[in-house]
Amino acid sequence: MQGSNVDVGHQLAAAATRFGFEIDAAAVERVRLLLGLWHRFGRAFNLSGATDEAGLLGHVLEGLQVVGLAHAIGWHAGQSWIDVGSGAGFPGLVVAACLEVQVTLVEPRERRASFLDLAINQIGRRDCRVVRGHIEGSSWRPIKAGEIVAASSFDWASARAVFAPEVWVELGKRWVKSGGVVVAHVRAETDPFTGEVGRVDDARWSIRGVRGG
Ligand SMILES: C[S@@+](CC[C@H](N)C(=O)[O-])C[C@H]1O[C@@H](n2cnc3c(N)ncnc32)[C@H](O)[C@@H]1O
Repeated sequence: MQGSNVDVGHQLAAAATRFGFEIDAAAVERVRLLLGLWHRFGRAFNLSGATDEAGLLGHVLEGLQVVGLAHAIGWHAGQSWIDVGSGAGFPGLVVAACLEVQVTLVEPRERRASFLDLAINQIGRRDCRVVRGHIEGSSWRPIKAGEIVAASSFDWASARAVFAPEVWVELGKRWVKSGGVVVAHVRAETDPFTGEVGRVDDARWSIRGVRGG
């Protein structure tokens, strides 16, 4: 992983260009750090099937599509973003690496949540946070008492591979403020959602932005 860092930098830059934005050097450095962490700790933290370089890079590039969508629709520093069911950090950690938005990563499984804490610290994004619990409809069910996640309070909401996309789009609307954007990962041939305001396509995945009430 370390030996291919230069090449990874080029791949990230090329993908970002394809998805309509320019990735800055700090973001590239953060993603490189994350790749090292996923590679090193993937198995120990039971993160996901992909711990090989190509598999991880595929997840990262899908995360960059999400970042591209945020650029296309319009984001600004300090906005709030919830990533539900972050798992190993897709797309939440990639968003935290690339955008100066305050990301809340929601993950009920302790080992995965511990990894997310470690990763957020390592990339120097202490303004982001990891919460342990479940999102159910517009309810938040914490595992540790005292952690609060409020519905209708986020500018952006993402969830990859947690709910069926059409379920997530409706559920996500409950978590964004009026005018906030729900991000959905679907196949390219999927019809537009009602309220869709942007999309970023790649060969496999189409990332859609749907405006909440
Ligand atoms: C298939 S994994 C996907 C992880 C990551 N988003 C990705 O794409 O690699 C689903 C994750 O969502 C979490 N999860 C499942 N149901 C959830 C819920 N109701 N609220 C929050 N997280 C949930 C699981 O613990 C798991 O880590």
